[in-house]
Amino acid sequence: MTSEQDHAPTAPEGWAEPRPTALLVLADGTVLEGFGIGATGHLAGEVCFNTAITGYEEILTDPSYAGQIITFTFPHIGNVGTNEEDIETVSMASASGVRGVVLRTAVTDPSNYRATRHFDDWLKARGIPGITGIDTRALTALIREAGMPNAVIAHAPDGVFDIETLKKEASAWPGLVGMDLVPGVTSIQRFDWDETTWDPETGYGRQEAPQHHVVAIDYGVKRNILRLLARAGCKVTVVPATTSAEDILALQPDGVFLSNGPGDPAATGEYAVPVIQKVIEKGVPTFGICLGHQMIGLAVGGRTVKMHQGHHGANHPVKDLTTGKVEITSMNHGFAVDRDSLPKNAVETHVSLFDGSNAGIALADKPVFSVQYHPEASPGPQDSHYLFDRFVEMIEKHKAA
Ligand SMILES: NC(=O)CC[C@H](N)C(=O)O
Repeated sequence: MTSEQDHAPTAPEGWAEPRPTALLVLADGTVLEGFGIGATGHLAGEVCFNTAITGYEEILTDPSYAGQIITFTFPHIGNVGTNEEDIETVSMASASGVRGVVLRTAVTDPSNYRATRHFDDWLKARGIPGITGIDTRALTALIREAGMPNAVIAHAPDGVFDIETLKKEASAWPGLVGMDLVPGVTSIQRFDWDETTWDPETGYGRQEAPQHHVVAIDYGVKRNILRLLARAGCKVTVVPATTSAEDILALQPDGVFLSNGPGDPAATGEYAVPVIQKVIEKGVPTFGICLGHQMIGLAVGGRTVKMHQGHHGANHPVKDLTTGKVEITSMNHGFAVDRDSLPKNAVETHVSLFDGSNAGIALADKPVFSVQYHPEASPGPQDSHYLFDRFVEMIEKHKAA
């Protein structure tokens, strides 16, 4: 581990005061100055804010964030370092989806028994540039007012920037609408998820031989989803996003799972929807999370829309309309299913209590359901783990019939 000194914002030689070594340049020309951490160079993306106060390592390795620069509203990020376990990416292809990280305070040396690496080194290794010293409250207020801006994040240790070029790049970046980012994060080949180690404390791992075979279509799947499917008693085969319906059905799945993932669902839907329609048509029990939820919405003929500020955090209340219960959920999405576009057989099952947007649907005539939020959490509360059991119950019912 390197010393605090190596990671502190320092003035380049010959300068009396610390000068900016990183910039966040918004598409409207606004330039925010700060101190660089992580990888050097610059990347363009959409800036969103995440309100979670824990779990930065899981957030930054969630492939759904491809194409996005994350500003954390919680000021102290990185102070417990990083480890090899809290990583949500499954395939190497998705190792660095996120485009940048924006923070309030400087990153301190890690203070945690699990830490194996300084956050700054970890960001460098993953190719993620970062900026500290930003007034993230002001930036969040701006996003709340104006929506999620496109931007370029730039880190140059010598403090030399070509600001006009960065401004041009920020305004020229086309934005997430219409972008299919799944090819950059999906696994390149089929594999079986093997979760054999049972941890009685967390309940993760597989205790008994799996009872059901689930094929998970990987649009950028998070590791904890696969772990929870395994815990619920499923053998999981993960398949690339472009796998055909014929190849999926040839695996004789008891259930099909549609994963989370980055980018505009409508763009990914162009090739994913026909596959999903065939799976639904066959009557295979199907469960979707986040992008997977949006895919089901599109597959039944609904529409997805871009949100103003999106939902990114770990304290979002959702009401399960089937039970009347409220659960506190983890969320990460910038698009949403337009409930008014859904056909009659798609019944709304969950709704966000923050803004009333759709948070879940189930089909009345097929064993299919999905949620917009993240029942696997990672990070976040575990209120919604029951949905994995609901999926398995659906599979069992279907098998029995
Ligand atoms: N976490 C996800 O699956 C995100 C889905 C989609 N990319 C969105 O932003 O809405």
